[in-house]
This record gives sequence, C-alpha cells and structure tokens, in this order.
Amino acid sequence: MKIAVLPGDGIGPEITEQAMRVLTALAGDGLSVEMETAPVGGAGYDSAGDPLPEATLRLCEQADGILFGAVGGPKYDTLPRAKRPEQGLLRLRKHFDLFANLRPAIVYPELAHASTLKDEVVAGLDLLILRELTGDIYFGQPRGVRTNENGEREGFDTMRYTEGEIRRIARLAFETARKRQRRVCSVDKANVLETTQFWRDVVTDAHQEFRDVELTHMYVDNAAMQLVRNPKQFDVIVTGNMFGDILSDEASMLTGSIGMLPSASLNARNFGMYEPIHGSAPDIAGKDVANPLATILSAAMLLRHSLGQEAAAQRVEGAVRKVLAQGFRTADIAEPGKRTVGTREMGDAVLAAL
Ligand SMILES: NC(=O)C1=CN([C@@H]2O[C@H](COP(=O)(O)OP(=O)(O)OC[C@H]3O[C@@H](n4cnc5c(N)ncnc54)[C@H](O)[C@@H]3O)[C@@H](O)[C@H]2O)C=CC1
Ligand SMILES: CC(C)CC(=O)C(=O)O
Ligand SMILES: [Mg+2]
Repeated sequence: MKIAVLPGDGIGPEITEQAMRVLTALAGDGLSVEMETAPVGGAGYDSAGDPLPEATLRLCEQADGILFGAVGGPKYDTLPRAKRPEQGLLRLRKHFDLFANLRPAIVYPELAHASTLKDEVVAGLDLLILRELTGDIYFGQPRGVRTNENGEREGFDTMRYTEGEIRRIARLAFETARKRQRRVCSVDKANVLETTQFWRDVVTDAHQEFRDVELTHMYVDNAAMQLVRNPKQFDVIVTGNMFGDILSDEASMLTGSIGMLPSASLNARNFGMYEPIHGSAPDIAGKDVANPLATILSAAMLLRHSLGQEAAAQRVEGAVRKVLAQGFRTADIAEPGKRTVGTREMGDAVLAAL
C-alpha cells in the first residue's frame, strides 16, 4: 500500500516524522506500507512556486491514502491568495472531493486533568464532529475585494451549499450515528443565514430515511456554549465547513489539547487524507516540543478508513493510550509529577508501546 506523506510547514515535518516511524514499525510486522514524501503549502511554494506542485498532486493520485502535516506560516502571509500555503490544502480537498471531515474528540482518562473543564463534565466524552469540507463560504464564488456603488472598497465572500452537498453529509451523519449512540445534532445559523436555513431543511428531509436516529438542530452560537457547558449531550455533530472548523478547535480543548485531535477527510469511495486538526504552529516549530499524537492518531484513522487495517489502527490507538497511562506528556498536556517529553521522545514512547 502506498501512502503519500505531505509534511508541509512549521511543525508539520516534526509531527509527520513520528507518524511515519509508527507506520514503518507496523510495516515490519507484515503490513506492506510504502511511503513517499512531497512538498505542499509553503514548502511547495518555496520549491516549485506553487502550494500544490503538480508532482505532489500526481503522487497523491497514485497513493492509497494521504498523510498530511500542516501548512502555513508568517513568512507566507503577504503572498497573493492563490500562492498562499493554505490553498494547497484547500485544493487537495476539492480535487479529491473530500467532503466528509471526521474529527473525533475523545477524552482519555489520563488527560482529564488537562481539559479546560472539570473531570466529571468531560470524563468518558466521545464526540464526533462531522464537518462538511468542500463547500460553504470557504469555496463559494464570487469573492474578493471590490469598490461598491458608494465608491468604498469592500471585501466579500459567498456562503453557498447545494442540496446534493448537504444531503450527502447528512446521510453520512445518520449512517455514522447508527454505529454510535444514534444521535445527530445539526448545527447551523438558520435564524440569520438563508444558506443554513436551507441546510436545516435538507437535513430534516434526509432524516426521513433514518427515523431510528434522533435528530436535533442547534444554532452555532448556542452549540459553542453547550460544548463547554455539557459536551456529553452530543454524539454526532454535523455542520458546515466554517462552523465545523471553529467548533472542532473548541472541542479539542475538552480533550486536553489541540495536539490530541486527529482527522480523516474522505470522499465517496473512502479515499482519504489524514491530518491533525491543528495548523503549523509557527510559535513552537523546530523546537521539538509539538505533540505528535494527533498526527499518529490520524495515521491510525488512515489504516482504518483507507487501508482497511482495523487491527493495525487499534494497535496504534492502544499504543497511544499506553504512553499516556505510562505518564508521557508533551508540553501542551504537561502534568506535575509526569514526564514531559519532546516530539521525538513521544514518538519513541509510542514505538516502544507498539
Ligand atoms: N490544516 C492546516 O494545515 C492548518 C493550517 N493552519 C495555518 O497554520 C498557521 C498557524 O495558525 P494558528 O492560528 O496559530 O493555529 P495552530 O493550530 O497552528 O496553532 C494554535 C496554537 O496551538 C498550538 N498547537 C498547535 N498544534 C500543536 C501541537 N501539535 N502541539 C502543541 N501545541 C500545538 C500552537 O503552538 C498555537 O499556540 C497559519 O498559517 C494557519 O493558516 C491553521 C489551521 C489548520
Ligand atoms: C485551510 C485551513 C487552514 C483550514 C483549517 O483551519 C482546518 O481545516 O482546520
Ligand atoms: Mg482549523
């Protein structure tokens, strides 16, 4: 099986290296995994003048799955939009039609202390945010800066969803909930935005075929509050691209750190790209302090969803649980009396646990 590894920028290379070591260790155990790296984001721009170089895209097309680090950084912030690192990621998502972004927020008992909430509020939390990933205001046209009828400059973006786009993510939410606690909460801003009233109507209609699953609707401002008030009320949250982006960063802190949340971005044939939900963290890049567990857990999701290797995925997840139980902590989840380790040492610990 071939995996395209796109480390990207900032902490991207440090964290993907640890996930690659884990996959290599599994390969030694009879799983045949071939990995090839290629530049993306700022690294793509630096090497080929394009955040998604042609050769990188070709490599991804020939692969069984993509492991992605993170892109972006202050060095690139003044580039024209099309050249900015984040466009490499957005173009990959669109190219492969990766509409379904699974972001599981699971609280490991050992990390309940690191959560921003009290133990009893988060203990046992197992929440899935299902974020639509190829539509919404992140992709809608037209967009730009123009001079309006009053002669004043204005910036504008377009929030847009087709019925088909909403229906397919809604169906996936219901199907996924059937394997969990059979509860879906659809998050929107239907009280203000036409697009998201339409979202609510289509989700409600799609629900007709899934009457065994409970469907509730919630406005996004309330959802942001409920997530920190009582997150265990949620099983599956389904929402659009922008709200899902924001709510999943918020949910990550329930688990202790943004460095703990993996993700899978899938298309209709289960081809996928796997990445931590965080960005390139320029503030800690190159210091060997970033938490690699979100990326290692993303590799586990790759094994599960794109390679069909459930047992291997569980081994990786089990190894992560074990290192947490053994007391290994990176700086973001540090705890008095426990051993604070760097990025690579955390990778060593996961390998030893495997
Ligand atoms: N998927 C991607 O490639 C994403 C890229 N970005 C880009 O990343 C750059 C930085 O964005 P920010 O808004 O600062 O978000 P960020 O997620 O990179 O960092 C936010 C905060 O979380 C910390 N953090 C992130 N990952 C961590 C880890 N594994 N271990 C420990 N601490 C971690 C950082 O040190 C920082 O304090 C920007 O250029 C942004 O556009 C942002 C989000 C997603
Ligand atoms: C294109 C991005 C930087 C989006 C993002 O923040 C994310 O996918 O979590
Ligand atoms: Mg984000």
